[in-house]
Amino acid sequence: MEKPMLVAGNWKMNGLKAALVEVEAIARAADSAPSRVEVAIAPPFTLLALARGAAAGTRLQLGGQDCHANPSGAHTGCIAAPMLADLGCDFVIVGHSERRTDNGETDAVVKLKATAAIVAGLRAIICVGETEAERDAARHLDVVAAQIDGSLPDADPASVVIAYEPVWAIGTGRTPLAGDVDEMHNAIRARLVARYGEDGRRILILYGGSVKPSNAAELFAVPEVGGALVGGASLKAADFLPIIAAA
Ligand SMILES: O=C[C@H](O)COP(=O)(O)O
Repeated sequence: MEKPMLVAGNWKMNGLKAALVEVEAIARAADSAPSRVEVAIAPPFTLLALARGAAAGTRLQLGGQDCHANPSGAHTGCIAAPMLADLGCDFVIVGHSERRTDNGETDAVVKLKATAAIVAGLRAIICVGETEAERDAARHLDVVAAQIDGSLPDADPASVVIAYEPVWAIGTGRTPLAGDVDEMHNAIRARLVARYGEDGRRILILYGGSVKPSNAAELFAVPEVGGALVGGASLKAADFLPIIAAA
């Protein structure tokens, strides 16, 4: 595969200081990857500064798993996009289905967060994806189209990345067929081009949901798949490195 790719790990609420050895190993792999392959991880906020140090001088990109829509203020427990930028982060994930479910985040909120991220100089990885019931009802394309339309910022599309994560595939070991991923990524591409014109063709569309060393190559071979957002298999370099290599 000779296309630009982004392989990003989302550590979710996992990782203590002992996990910094994994960051160091992933950073070495990032440096060994071809220049068209970007490698990134989003550790928990508690590890970000330490991870920044562990990855200093390498090509490993670091990011947050969420940010607030405001740049500062009285929001106990929240992290603002300028704080992530100040720490040397490159990106932030917004609109993950776990936040949409656990924290009631709507497309409108996700759009505000993505805008805040880009204004702060970060890339925004915007997550979308249908539930199993929505796919069973053949509503998946409409659901994701509505999420895309509602979540995309009006800001510079060069800083936008989309992650298509079917909710039913997250942490379950189940993945869509390559043909289903192809259908969805083509539909997302059409939506991006409708919104941003030719700039929409350059936006990376990641696949996420039970990506593993054993299925990464098949998923990456889908033409409009521009990388992966990896959860469980990004926690250990032994699992994550073969996924990077498959890109
Ligand atoms: O953000 C990552 C996704 O939710 C995928 O998680 P998973 O690879 O553990 O299924």
